Amino acid sequence: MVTPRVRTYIPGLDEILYGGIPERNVVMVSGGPGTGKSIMAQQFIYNGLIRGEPGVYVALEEHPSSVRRSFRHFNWNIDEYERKGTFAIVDAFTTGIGSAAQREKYIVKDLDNVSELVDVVRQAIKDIKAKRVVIDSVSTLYLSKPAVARNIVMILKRVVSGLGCTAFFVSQVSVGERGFGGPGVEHAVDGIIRLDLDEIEGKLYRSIIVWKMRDSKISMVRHPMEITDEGIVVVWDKYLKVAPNSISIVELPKEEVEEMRRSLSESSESASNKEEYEE
Ligand SMILES: Nc1ncnc2c1ncn2[C@@H]1O[C@H](COP(=O)(O)OP(=O)(O)OP(=O)(O)O)[C@@H](O)[C@H]1O
Repeated sequence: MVTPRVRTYIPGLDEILYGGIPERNVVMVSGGPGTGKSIMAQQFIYNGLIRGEPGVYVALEEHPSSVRRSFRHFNWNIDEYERKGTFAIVDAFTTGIGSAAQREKYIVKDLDNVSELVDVVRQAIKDIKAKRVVIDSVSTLYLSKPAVARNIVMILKRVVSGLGCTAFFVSQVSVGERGFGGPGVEHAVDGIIRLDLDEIEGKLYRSIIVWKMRDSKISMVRHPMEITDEGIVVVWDKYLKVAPNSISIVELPKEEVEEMRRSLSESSESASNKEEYEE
């Protein structure tokens, strides 16, 4: 059976996923500071909006106004979609203090109360009829309580995926950390995309690797990645060879490039199957 896919339309990313993200998958976008996680998540949402797929962005790390500014930085004009009601930001940052209380429609008042967060997110998804969801960052919810991390991720996954959405859960890790956000969490999500910055001889190199993606073939190499004025671009037909003191960018074998290209053109885009299996 062909798995219905949600295309990210992030240049190069659908290729290394052999056609896109399987519908309803919850994908952890993990990486250190400044690796491009939020940009990737915003690009995923915006690329859906302009193609008629409504989206919800849950802001836990930044003020909703900063989130809007970050979208605008790339000329991703979310204002019209907010006005039309196909895009919403869930404010899980201000706790309703200050001007946000008047301006924001979806506010989480008690950030230690996961059920309140889940209720607000569920409401936003239903109102907006969202197909894409971003939680930025999910790790904020359990930084000081790792024992409940898996549980929190499972609860959010059940709601988001159960309501028919495909999601990016942003996970912050420290510089040099090998993992993606903790053992329980890494197994709970359907996919893991890891973004990296490596310093080699005084120069920083961006790269991306897909660690896992349920129901999908994945590229098994680390690809170079760029952040441009138009957002993220994955160099899908090349890979990065990183040794302790050197780095080189190598062409992928022709057959692999061809297979990725073919898989993308043959992949079936997600049908607008909004059957709910949450409640
Ligand atoms: N137009 C641009 N061209 C090139 N690079 C850019 C551009 N705009 C932003 N960047 C780079 O993107 C990086 C920030 O990306 P982003 O905010 O997505 O990181 P992040 O992984 O979410 O980081 P953190 O976890 O620290 O919030 C910055 O280091 C910045 O230099």
